[in-house]
Amino acid sequence: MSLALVTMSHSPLLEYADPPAEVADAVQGAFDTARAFVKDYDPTLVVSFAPDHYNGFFYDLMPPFCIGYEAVGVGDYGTAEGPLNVPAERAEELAQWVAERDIDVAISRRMEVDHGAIQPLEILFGGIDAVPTIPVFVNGVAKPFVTMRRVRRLGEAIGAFLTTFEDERVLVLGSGGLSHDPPVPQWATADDAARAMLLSGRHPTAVARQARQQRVIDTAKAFAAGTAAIQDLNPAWDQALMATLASGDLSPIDAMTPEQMAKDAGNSSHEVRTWVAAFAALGAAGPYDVAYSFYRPIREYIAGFGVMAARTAP
Ligand SMILES: O=C(O)/C=C/c1cccc(O)c1O
Ligand SMILES: [Fe+2]
Repeated sequence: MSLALVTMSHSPLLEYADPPAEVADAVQGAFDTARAFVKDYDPTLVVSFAPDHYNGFFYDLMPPFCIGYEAVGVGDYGTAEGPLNVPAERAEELAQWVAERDIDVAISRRMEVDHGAIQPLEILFGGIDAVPTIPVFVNGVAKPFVTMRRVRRLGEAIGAFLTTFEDERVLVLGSGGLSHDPPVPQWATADDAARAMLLSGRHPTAVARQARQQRVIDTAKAFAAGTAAIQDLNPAWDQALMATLASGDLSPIDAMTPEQMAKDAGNSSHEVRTWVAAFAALGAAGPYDVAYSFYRPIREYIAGFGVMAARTAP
């Protein structure tokens, strides 16, 4: 049973920033290529590994991983609001399979997902309910972080489950990364108001959401102008990681530590956990070929911006 994969950076700033036309066009070209890859594969099921940015998961209960049996988009940054098309029985079977392989995952019967999960579905499929999708939350912003080996093992376990389907064409998605350090608050440095949001800031008022988003939009403008107090992108780190993922041997990733990742590639570099899980899932079906790889460091989007597409080798 073969699998296919698309991993892509997301950025809410795609809709709110104005990079040079050549850069915006290159990104749109990468999306076009990924869309054509997906159209050609024609998936019947998507398993989407995505982080959250304190829109669905908060410090009142923060799991490292969570499989959604149902899911609803919260509509941040103008992304689609409302239910995803989640095949609940398949999701339940997946959670059982993973639990039996010694990986502890939370489950949610009403997972709330943000731009991290929604943006790739909108870009690749034009909507959030076009193809049955099992959402898998992978914590990429909130300390403490599990080891990268654990993330790889989650991906391998999920991939092994997917290879048992004779009747599906499964696409695994990974959303997030690469190097980037957007102004998502950190518990250790947050003031009381920010801590209240990090603890249980579900369903903010429109005014509160707007203020939070405007801060990120303003930071992106300043970052592009060279005046933002956030960590710079790290193209060498990004491209080295993409080369490892493309190689088919993910073992070097086990040595990556959260501390070094944040130091080298910013506090949101932990979002690459979704890419690692997705590639590990793909690898469970055997050797794979990378069909497409795109990378640009784009300050206007606060993102080392990558897109990869791959498929089990024939
Ligand atoms: O505002 C947020 O919660 C996150 C913003 C952001 C900005 C740039 C790249 C990303 O991956 C983000 O999630
Ligand atoms: Fe993100």
